[in-house]
Amino acid sequence: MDYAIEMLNITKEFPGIKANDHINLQVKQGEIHALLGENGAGKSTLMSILFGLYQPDEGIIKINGQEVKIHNPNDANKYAIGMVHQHFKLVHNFTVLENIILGVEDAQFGFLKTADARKKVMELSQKYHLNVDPDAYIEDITVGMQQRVEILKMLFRDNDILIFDEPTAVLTPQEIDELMHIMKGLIKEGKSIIFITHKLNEIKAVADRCTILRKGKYIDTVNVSEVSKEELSEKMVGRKVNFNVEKAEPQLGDEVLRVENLTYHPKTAHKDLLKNISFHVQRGEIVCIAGIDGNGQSELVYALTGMVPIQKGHIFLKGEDITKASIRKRSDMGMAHIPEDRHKHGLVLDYSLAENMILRNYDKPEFQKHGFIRFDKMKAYADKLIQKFDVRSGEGGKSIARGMSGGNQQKAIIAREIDSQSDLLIAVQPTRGLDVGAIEFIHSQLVKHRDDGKAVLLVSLELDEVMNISDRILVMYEGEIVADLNPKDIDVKELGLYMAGSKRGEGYEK
Ligand SMILES: Nc1ncnc2c1ncn2[C@@H]1O[C@H](COP(=O)(O)OP(=O)(O)OP(=O)(O)O)[C@@H](O)[C@H]1O
Repeated sequence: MDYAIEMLNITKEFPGIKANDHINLQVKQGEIHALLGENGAGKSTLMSILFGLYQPDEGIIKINGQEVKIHNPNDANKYAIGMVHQHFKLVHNFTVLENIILGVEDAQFGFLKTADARKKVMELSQKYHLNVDPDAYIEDITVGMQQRVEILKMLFRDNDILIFDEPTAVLTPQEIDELMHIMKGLIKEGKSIIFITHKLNEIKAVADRCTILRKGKYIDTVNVSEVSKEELSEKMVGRKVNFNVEKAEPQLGDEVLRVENLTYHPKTAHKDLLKNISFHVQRGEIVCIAGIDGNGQSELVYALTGMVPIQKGHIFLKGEDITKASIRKRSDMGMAHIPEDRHKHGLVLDYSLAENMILRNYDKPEFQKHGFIRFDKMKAYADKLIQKFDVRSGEGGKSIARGMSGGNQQKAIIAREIDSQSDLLIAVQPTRGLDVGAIEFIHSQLVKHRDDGKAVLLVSLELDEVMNISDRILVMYEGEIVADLNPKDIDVKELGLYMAGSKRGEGYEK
């Protein structure tokens, strides 16, 4: 039979690593084909080759049985291949419509024909139930909506082969359900989808077949309905993965973080984004902030870590008032932070991995003498963390952060922050974009941090993670904490009710 896409024997080498080593991928027309593999297994590289961003060293690509050469994304577009990238490619101060027609306006519509483009966009939006507002600015719409704009961009260009590179990593559970629905609608119309995800539930929910890669090599292609999640993860990681987090009862110690009546109202907002928030975290516990995205979790973390000034209230770290302290002071006093946006706040992308590993403490005598970095110490420290946290990249500490796979960038930040042995670790979505093996490891590290007598404040949108790993759950709704719960007393359904604002807990700190 003819496949919509065939990538045969694809090989691509980067300095120090064979990212793709004779890989085969065959996608049938009208199927959702999942691409599964550990962080750094070579999935994004393979897709970048299909999309014309990289040229393979070896191997061929066939479309509907015909061999083709794809030199750049314009070529890919010519062959009706579109891609939604892991990190979206949108112009933030342009409208939705402007973003969709960017790059095709001259060829097809020209300046005066925007009305035609608008009509086509609205028709597509309706047909696939995308519900976008063409005149909204990208900076004003949610991440989920931005992704729909990316999907519309592909549909607008009449693409038939749609690549989704980890599309759910940045979405809320509800948005994920909606995306799955949209994807099923797309294949009904005859499109073919390549779907990269680390979430096995999603593969089971929508994919027809799945190709598995490990360390740059092709492992297998399976019919999804014939394999279990456990079998999939074993093929991917090469060993059995334990999905349950094992942890003993918490041994509570002194209070590390105390927040009193915190209120935050940025100049640009019409209302308080944080309203009178009070809570505390003690040594020996993992406290999780749960909530639907956009209910003030990000703002709370910005306030705690010193990234925004607050109007009212106090923050105490180990008893000392740090409300007005600088970020550096907070860090030096024992606050670690795994940020939500790894590119913006977690890494300097053009620095090497080793330089990124010492961002917290390059100014300390351990790594600096008379104002000069002690490169030997930096290298030794980075090597230690790379090994301990299994951070994979072509050239070890010398690799530039920008060239590393998304999951390995995340592991690098986690390594740096956990290894700082800070009294308070604020971890925002720490396992976003990680494979199941890495998630298992990171969860065990967070529990170890707690068992070492540190305090952990975890912010997560993943309900399984919240239920599995936390000792206490604070639910945020519209900028307030509406409940303080013990995960043993509730189930996911009840937690969902608190998160949706239809229930309030008694006895939480006011
Ligand atoms: N431009 C580049 N320069 C150097 N090395 C690169 C480049 N792009 C990818 N690599 C390396 O190739 C390997 C495969 O990376 P790739 O991004 O394809 O993995 P992935 O399977 O998509 O991982 P993840 O799940 O973490 O996104 C990694 O070790 C990465 O460091």
